[in-house]
Amino acid sequence: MALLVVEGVSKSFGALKAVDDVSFTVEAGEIFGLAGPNGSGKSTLFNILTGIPFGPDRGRISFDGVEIHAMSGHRIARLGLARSFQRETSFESLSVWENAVLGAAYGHGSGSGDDTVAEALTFVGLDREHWGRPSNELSVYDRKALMLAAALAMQPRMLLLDEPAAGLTKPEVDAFILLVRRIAERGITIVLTEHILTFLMSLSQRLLVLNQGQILTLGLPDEVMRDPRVVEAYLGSRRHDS
Ligand SMILES: Nc1ncnc2c1ncn2[C@@H]1O[C@H](COP(=O)(O)OP(=O)(O)OP(=O)(O)O)[C@@H](O)[C@H]1O
Repeated sequence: MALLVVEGVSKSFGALKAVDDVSFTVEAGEIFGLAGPNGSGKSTLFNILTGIPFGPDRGRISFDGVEIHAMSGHRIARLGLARSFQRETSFESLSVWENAVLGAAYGHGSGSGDDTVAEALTFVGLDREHWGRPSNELSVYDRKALMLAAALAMQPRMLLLDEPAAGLTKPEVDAFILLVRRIAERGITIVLTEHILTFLMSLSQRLLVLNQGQILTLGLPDEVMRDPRVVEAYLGSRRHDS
């Protein structure tokens, strides 16, 4: 059953169509990858899906049968759709524990119980000795793990991960792949975007490729990455960048 249904969503910034008439569905329990060269609209699509900081100009989105395209970000979060950000977003002067509590409160208003927060932190590998430390003392990997814990403490049904592995070393990327798989094994549906293609390919069950705001292709990761149009879109964007 489709947990997320996206129909004809668009978002423009002035004359630029950052996301242009995009439609797809994500099944419950799936790990769904979102690829595309720089500036293809991946982050804008994430923003639209979660209402943070904006929804679509046009189009419809439903999550578990509820229309969410005109909802505020916190109402969407409370329905069970959580997101992470490209930067390791945390409140730096707050402790690890306080950051996770805030995440939980965003998802549930009154806040989750301490047990939920403790379980989420332990699950991502931040054990008790980390809990009192300011988050800005953590390593890059641990700050990313904290962002995941804060999202998990919301007890989401779907988690959107925006370039979660950026800035990690190769062994850390491998550890993060295992962590994301363990999250999926909890029954949480995952949508992720990432420039590190090995990360995206090893996790995604289906892969959607955006180019200039539009869907270029959607299918099994191996097939998608062999598609000459996908190769051209990536190479073309590199030529454009250089
Ligand atoms: N707030 C904004 N105001 C104006 N233009 C924006 C804004 N956000 C994104 N854009 C533009 O929209 C287009 C899509 O950007 P977006 O960040 O969604 O792409 P992306 O695929 O996530 O890129 P990257 O992989 O580099 O993160 C780009 O041309 C970008 O410059």
